[in-house]
Amino acid sequence: MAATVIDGKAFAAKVRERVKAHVTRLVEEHGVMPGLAVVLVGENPASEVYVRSKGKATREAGMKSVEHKLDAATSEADLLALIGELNRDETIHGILVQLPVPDHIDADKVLAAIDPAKDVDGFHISNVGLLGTGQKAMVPCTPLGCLMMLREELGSLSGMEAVVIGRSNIVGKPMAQLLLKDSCTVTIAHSRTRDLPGVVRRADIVVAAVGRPNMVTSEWIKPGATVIDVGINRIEKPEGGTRLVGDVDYEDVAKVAGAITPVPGGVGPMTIACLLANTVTACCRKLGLAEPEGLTA
Ligand SMILES: NC(=O)C1=CN([C@@H]2O[C@H](COP(=O)(O)OP(=O)(O)OC[C@H]3O[C@@H](n4cnc5c(N)ncnc54)[C@H](OP(=O)(O)O)[C@@H]3O)[C@@H](O)[C@H]2O)C=CC1
Ligand SMILES: Nc1nc(=O)c2c([nH]1)NC[C@@H]1CN(c3ccc(C(=O)N[C@@H](CCC(=O)O)C(=O)O)cc3)C=[N+]21
Repeated sequence: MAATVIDGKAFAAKVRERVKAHVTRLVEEHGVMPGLAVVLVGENPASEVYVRSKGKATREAGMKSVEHKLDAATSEADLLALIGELNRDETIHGILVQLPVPDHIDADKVLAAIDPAKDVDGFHISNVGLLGTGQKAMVPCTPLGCLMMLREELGSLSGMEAVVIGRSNIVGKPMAQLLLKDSCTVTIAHSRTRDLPGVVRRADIVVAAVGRPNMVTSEWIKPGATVIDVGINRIEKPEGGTRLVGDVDYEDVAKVAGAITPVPGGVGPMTIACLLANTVTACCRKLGLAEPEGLTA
């Protein structure tokens, strides 16, 4: 039996419709338009593509979008000053500093400077701590998007064996926290994991967030497992040019998995939809309104 394809692009469109409906309500009933500021330091062609698509999606949802493109040589002090301004700006509800930042800037210091209430990436240590202790937090967009797709596909995740490959602060660790919160039995694997294929074979849910093209193959997958591919890798095509592939060998794994997300068209579009969702959530929390339905974990 071939795997069900989890259509992240279509699901993201639904989430964005929900976002738009909440935005309309905020504007009409409260006179407030949610605003998102994205800060990009230096020239990185891939990042510029993401920043552009984030801005477009933000405007399409009826929200205010502000983009700050800073020179690669911008000092840490100038970046911190800009973040201070955005923290104080009443029209801005969400702030995202595109990572990575150039080497002369301390990313931890920058993330710590963002008002936790406006931290729509969920990277501020206070949001990390709130999530880790099961309290109301801003949840990182990529893991949140993965969780939404898993719940949609599987219903309750309670009792399931989940293996997350990758332990980064932006994907692997928060993903594991969310799965734990949904009562999965969670394993986090990484570059030092012994017998990675054997560990992954236990999983009902596999989330691959490594950055290695086509690493996960069908022999690693328990038949029927749900596979979420976070990886975004650009590789050379034999005939020239490049294409995007995930961390999962899609054609191969689709033969044994129960369900699988494609790359592109899987986790990526959900990440952007969740960024918009988090901006609306931040706006609702600031106004003291109820949590926006269908947008939070
Ligand atoms: N779709 C989306 O919206 C997003 C996609 N991404 C993509 O997801 C991928 C992961 O991103 P990110 O978490 O930032 O990456 P990092 O490089 O920060 O982390 C990668 C993780 O993979 C682990 N790893 C590396 N090699 C192996 C290996 N051979 N076996 C097992 N584990 C390994 C590393 O282990 P160790 O800690 O031991 O070094 C590390 O924990 C990338 O392709 C990135 O482009 C990222 C963010 C959003
Ligand atoms: N502070 C911060 N927050 C982030 O969330 C963040 C970041 N920095 N730095 C870089 C990574 C990467 N990331 C992606 C978002 C969308 C797609 C996406 O929409 N991808 C499309 C394909 C896009 C294409 O064709 O290039 C897809 O998978 O279908 C991919 C990757 C967010 N990141």
